[in-house]
Amino acid sequence: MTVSDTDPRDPLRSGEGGAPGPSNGPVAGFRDVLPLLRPYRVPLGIAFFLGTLGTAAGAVQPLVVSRMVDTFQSGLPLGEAALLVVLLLVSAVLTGVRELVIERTGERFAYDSRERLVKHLYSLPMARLDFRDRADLVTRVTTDVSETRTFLTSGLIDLAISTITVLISLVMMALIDPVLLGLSFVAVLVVFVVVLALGRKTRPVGLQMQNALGALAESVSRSLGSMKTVRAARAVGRESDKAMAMASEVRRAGLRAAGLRALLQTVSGVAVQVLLIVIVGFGALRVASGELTTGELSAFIMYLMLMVTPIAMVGNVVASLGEAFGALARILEIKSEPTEPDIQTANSSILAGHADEVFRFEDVSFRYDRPTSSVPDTTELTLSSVSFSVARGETVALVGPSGAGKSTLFSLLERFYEPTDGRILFHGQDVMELSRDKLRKQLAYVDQDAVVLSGNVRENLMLADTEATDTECIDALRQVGLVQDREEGRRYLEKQIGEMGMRLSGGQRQRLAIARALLSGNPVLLLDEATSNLDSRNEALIRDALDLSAIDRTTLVIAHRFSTVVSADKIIVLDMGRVIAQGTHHELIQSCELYNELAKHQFLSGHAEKT
Ligand SMILES: Nc1ncnc2c1ncn2[C@@H]1O[C@H](COP(=O)(O)OP(=O)(O)OP(=O)(O)O)[C@@H](O)[C@H]1O
Repeated sequence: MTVSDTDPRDPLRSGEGGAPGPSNGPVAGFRDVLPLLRPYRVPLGIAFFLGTLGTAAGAVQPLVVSRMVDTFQSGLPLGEAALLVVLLLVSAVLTGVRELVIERTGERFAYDSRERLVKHLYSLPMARLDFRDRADLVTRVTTDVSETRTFLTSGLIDLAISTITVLISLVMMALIDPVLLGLSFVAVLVVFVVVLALGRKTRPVGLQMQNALGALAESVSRSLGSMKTVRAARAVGRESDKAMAMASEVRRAGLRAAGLRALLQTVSGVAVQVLLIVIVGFGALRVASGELTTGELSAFIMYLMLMVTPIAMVGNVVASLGEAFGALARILEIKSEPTEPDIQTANSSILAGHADEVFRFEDVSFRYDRPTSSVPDTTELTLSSVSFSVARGETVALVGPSGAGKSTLFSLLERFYEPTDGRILFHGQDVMELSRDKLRKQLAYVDQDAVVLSGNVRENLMLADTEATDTECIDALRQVGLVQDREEGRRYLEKQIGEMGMRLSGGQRQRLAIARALLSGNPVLLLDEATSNLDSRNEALIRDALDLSAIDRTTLVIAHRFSTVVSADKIIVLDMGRVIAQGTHHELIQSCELYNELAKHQFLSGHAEKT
């Protein structure tokens, strides 16, 4: 089981699996917030406590000022002035420490959220990732977490402290003049109700905004990822228009959010001003009639002012609620997707019992299901009742027309997907009962696209074996003909290869991917058209390297080169997801019409004619 699957401490864990909601799905709310904040309750509690102390220190200040005003006639109020300075200093220090605690907690929250989200994303089943856009997922890990962090830490504490400040001010004002307070209370209540009502409207707009941002990232990354194709197809204008359409969507949602925010801030600002004017006017009347002293009115007004900032703050926090809850909903949506279940049981070790048979496919059928669908999928099977076996040390070639299901077979071997029916045995054990990690430790896989990662050559090689020394890396590079000697090898290891290996030729990328597989030393090699871009000299070199590298090595190769196919111990012919024949080249030439056709047209025809 993966960490995020089971970890009860995971605050972003929501629900137990189930289908993911659509990205415009339910908006998150306060009910989702408490479990998220539970792990940070101590520092947040401290921040709240410090904030309350700071508020209390601030709340005493109007009383001191009131005494100063009323005792001015009888002499200089030096004692009160000194007390005021001390109170100012105390509130300043408390505010500073509180901010530090909040910000540090915020960073911890963001880090923890990202860690859990990244782990969760990395363990989602391939079938689910196939339906997700990568750039949108990246936005969830970056921008959405930042939005959530700001609101859930500083925003909420500010909200709580603002409420306390308002309450303390109200109490102090009640002590000074309950009549004036009654008036203030009604006015403040009206402001709160209006602000909260407007705030609710911002939530769906916030979700729209975050989704539009995700779609924009998706569109830009799509074009940047295939810029050569886009330019060659003279589609730069169209692609940038598409990106700009997404940017307009962001702008539309942003404008709607801005409108609501402006309305909120205006309403709260105007309400506060009206409140002040009414209270000052009414208070002046009460001083004139002798029911209040000037000092008391000063204190009352100061308490009112003390309330103004928090009320405005509440307006701001409520205005940012929409975006924060929108971002949170997008994070929770991913977290609600079940991760790839894995097995860590005692019997998950690879048994060496069936020494001679490495793989056996028993009536394996497979369909690429739509992951969110709850109704049975009616799409065609990609593989149907596939059965074959591979013995230790054998080289088995998979051949067949494009789309026959050859790469899909490799994906099942790697357990990227699970068979819909039938079993795949590895050394006699059902792969479903093996830990993916242990199974993959036995396999060295070279993808059809010879995937290499941005970074340098060394990083790419060490992806397979983190302990590999430079000498081992250089040996692997020499085996595939990428370098001739150690000196060149040392320089080559530092070479930056660009995103997706853009700074390498197609053949160099393939050789690097094969070098990585060789370096891993894993006993079963899965090569998916891994030498298609190589010239015949380099292809022969790689064939020798593969032959030499391990006598016991079992190789499954999806091949279209005649030389690779003809020398295989066994050839499996696939057509439309079915195994239609298997045998050696000479057997198949006699017995399989499709194989004959492939040999004529698909394999290198020059060689084919020599047979
Ligand atoms: N991730 C996927 N999701 C849905 N369908 C897929 C996915 N990958 C492949 N397919 C479909 O499965 C079928 C078999 O694809 P596969 O890549 O296994 O064929 P192949 O024999 O390796 O073809 P080629 O020689 O062209 O690489 C194709 O119809 C393809 O469209």
